[in-house]
Amino acid sequence: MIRVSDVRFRHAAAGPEVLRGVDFAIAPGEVVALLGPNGCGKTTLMRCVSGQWRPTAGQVTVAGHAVANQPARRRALMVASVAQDHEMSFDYDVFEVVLMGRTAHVGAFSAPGRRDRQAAEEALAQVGVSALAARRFAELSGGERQMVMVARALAQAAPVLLLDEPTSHLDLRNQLLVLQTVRAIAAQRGLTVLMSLHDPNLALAFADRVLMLADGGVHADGPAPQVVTAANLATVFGVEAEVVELAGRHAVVARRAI
Ligand SMILES: Nc1ncnc2c1ncn2[C@@H]1O[C@H](COP(=O)(O)OP(=O)(O)OP(=O)(O)O)[C@@H](O)[C@H]1O
Repeated sequence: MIRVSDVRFRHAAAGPEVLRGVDFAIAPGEVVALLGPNGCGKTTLMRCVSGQWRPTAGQVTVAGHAVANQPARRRALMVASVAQDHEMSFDYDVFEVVLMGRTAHVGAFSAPGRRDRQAAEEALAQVGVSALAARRFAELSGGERQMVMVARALAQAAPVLLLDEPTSHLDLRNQLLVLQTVRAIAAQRGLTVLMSLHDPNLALAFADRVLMLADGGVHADGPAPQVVTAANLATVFGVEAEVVELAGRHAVVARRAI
């Protein structure tokens, strides 16, 4: 489980405080969406949760251990992240990229074994991109890369999965495919999932809970339909919208920017 305790963050000592006392916990098996306007600090928060950035104050723990204090290998066994952009400095094929997700499981002087290759194959199959395995990663489309990076994070088999805008390059079917796969695997393996999203409808459809960030803090935190409301969309996003209920599901109909 993730525990974020009164986290504060500034990018530069003299700069503005981007996160100003963010506090929440996520239980195993829970899928939480992080919603908030551009520049509100979603990526910054994800990087603090992954341990990549150390909060200016407060702390993040995973299963009781502070992530920022862990060596990279141990952190990779605790948290798997999919970042927003997927540049690779070398020319790897897709299978190699997914196999890299297993690095923390492989001994310092060993090569990936049969179990690692099997985990990589399974992850590619789960995300539905086995057919890409032999392609050069650099030649893939943005959406294909995103699917491969989700497979790599699943192959990593960490108890916490962080996804920063996992649907941003994806077509409609692949948006649904990635999020339904993440949900199913979270339930199956009891993963703790935090994902930033831009589309409140995807949050309503796939998240158990929504954290809405505004002004460096948590503006609202609760079950998706209680957080994705017309009032919060107006206050936090400056959008006039209606939230309708159709066949037991909620959907946002955005009318205009206020
Ligand atoms: N490396 C950096 N150095 C200085 N400021 C930064 C850096 N990265 C982000 N910021 C600033 O921190 C604030 C939060 O940025 P962040 O990327 O966390 O927002 P976000 O909510 O993920 O935005 P978006 O939805 O546009 O991706 C912004 O004002 C941004 O300009």
